[in-house]
Amino acid sequence: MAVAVKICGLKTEVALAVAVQGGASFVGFVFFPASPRALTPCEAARLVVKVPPGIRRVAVVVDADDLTLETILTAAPFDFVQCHGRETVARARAIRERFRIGVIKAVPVAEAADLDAAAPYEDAVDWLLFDSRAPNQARHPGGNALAFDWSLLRGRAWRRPWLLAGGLHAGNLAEAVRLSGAAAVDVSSGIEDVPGEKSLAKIGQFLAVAKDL
Ligand SMILES: O=C(O)c1ccccc1NCC(=O)[C@H](O)[C@H](O)COP(=O)(O)O
Repeated sequence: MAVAVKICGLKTEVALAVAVQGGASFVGFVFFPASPRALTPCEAARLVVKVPPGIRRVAVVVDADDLTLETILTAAPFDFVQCHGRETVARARAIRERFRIGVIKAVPVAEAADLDAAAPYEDAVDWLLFDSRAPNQARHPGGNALAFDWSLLRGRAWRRPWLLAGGLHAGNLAEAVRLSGAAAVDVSSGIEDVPGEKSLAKIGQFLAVAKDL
C-alpha cells in the first residue's frame, strides 16, 4: 500500500513538477515570512495554477488573521488551510466555516501527553498533522527537520485522517511509517539541499520510497 505524501514548502515550478510527476497527493506553500520557504500570495498563485486536478493544494499559515487568509485565498485556489500556529479549536472551526475550505491542524508533539491536544480538534478540522514541537529558539513552528518518537502514534486512533511530519527523509521514511502506522506523511527539510532550496533528486527519492510502502 502506498503512503500518501504532502510535499511542503514548494517555491519553484520545477520542484512542483517533480512532486506532481512523482505522485504527491498534497502540495504545500508556506505563508510565514520568517520561513526560508515563504512565498507571497502572488508568487504562490503562479505555482498553484499549475497543480493538476486531484492533487490537494495547501496554504500553510501560522496564526493568520482573516485579512491575511482572504488575501491568500483570493490570490489562488486552495483546497486546505494548514493551521501551524496556536490556533484554537474555535479559530480552526471559524476558518473552515468562513472560508468554506478544508482545514489541517498541526499538533506539536514532543511527548505522549501532547497527543491529547488533538482530540478537541476532531470535530472542527478535516485532517490532523502531527509534527515535532519546535524548539523555543526556532524561527518557525514547522519545517525544522526534527523528528519525534514515531512510536507514540502507534495504535492511536482519531476520527480524522492524519499526517505524520517532522524530520522525515527518504532514509527514515519506511521506519517512520512502520513505527507510527501513518497512512500519510508530510516532508519539507528532508527533500532540501539547504533550508528553502528543494532538491529535485531528493523529492523523487522520497516519493519513490513512499510508493513502495
Ligand atoms: O516549512 C516551514 O518553513 C514552515 C514554517 C512555518 C510553519 C510551518 C512550516 N512548515 C510546515 C510543514 O508542513 C512541514 O512540512 C512540516 O513542519 C515538516 O517539516 P520538516 O521537518 O522540515 O520535514
